[in-house]
Amino acid sequence: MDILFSDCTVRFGARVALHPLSLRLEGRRVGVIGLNGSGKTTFARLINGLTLPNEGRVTVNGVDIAAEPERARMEAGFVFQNPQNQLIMPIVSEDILFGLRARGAKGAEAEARMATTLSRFGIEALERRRVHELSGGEMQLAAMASVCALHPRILVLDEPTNQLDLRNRRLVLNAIETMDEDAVVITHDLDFALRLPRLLLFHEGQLLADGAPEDTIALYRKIAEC
Ligand SMILES: Nc1ncnc2c1ncn2[C@@H]1O[C@H](COP(=O)(O)OP(=O)(O)OP(=O)(O)O)[C@@H](O)[C@H]1O
Repeated sequence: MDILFSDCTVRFGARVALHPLSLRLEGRRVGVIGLNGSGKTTFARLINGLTLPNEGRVTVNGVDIAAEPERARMEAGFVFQNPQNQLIMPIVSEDILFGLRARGAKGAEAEARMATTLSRFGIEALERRRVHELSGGEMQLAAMASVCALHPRILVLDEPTNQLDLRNRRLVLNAIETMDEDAVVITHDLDFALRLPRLLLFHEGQLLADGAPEDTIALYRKIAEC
């Protein structure tokens, strides 16, 4: 990935959610931690233009998110914190095909891409299942598959193991660790964060640490105890 934030500020009314940020993200995996409300989701949403900066510029693999939002979304797919907000069709296969058709894939090609993606995530059995009947882990995997079927080069995941039990957590983390796409992962799961090569810490809308996970987590623990 090559994601460049140049002097980006995000405000919601008078509230500054992200103070001026200049940062380059490269490599395969980057993690993001911080207290609730520290700006993690705001930061992540900038990566595929779900949120636009009030000032500054974001480019994703060279694509400016404000100037070319459609292309930016093809570079980076976003998996929401709550997969129920993401899976909009009633059946898993319909949701995946809906996204594929919106991107111009037709008939057998769309079906083949769906089958490959379901198999990649080991969830072929979910193809005809009703979304609202899925378990939390199944829903998370279906949401990831739905985004990955569109072949983004980067996946942005917002707390993908939130509310999952140990077994589903392992399934989802295994999928994240083995997938070909680059990933930016927001997480409160410090055991997982420790396994990432680079970890960012946000606090009150500011990037406070950016480096080895051991160092970032040590600072996070200090902040959390204050
Ligand atoms: N659409 C919005 N309108 C107004 N304020 C917002 C909006 N989105 C976020 N905020 C505010 O911006 C700040 C950062 O929120 P953000 O969702 O980025 O935090 P977060 O670190 O992802 O939190 P959490 O861990 O709870 O998901 C918070 O104070 C939040 O209330």
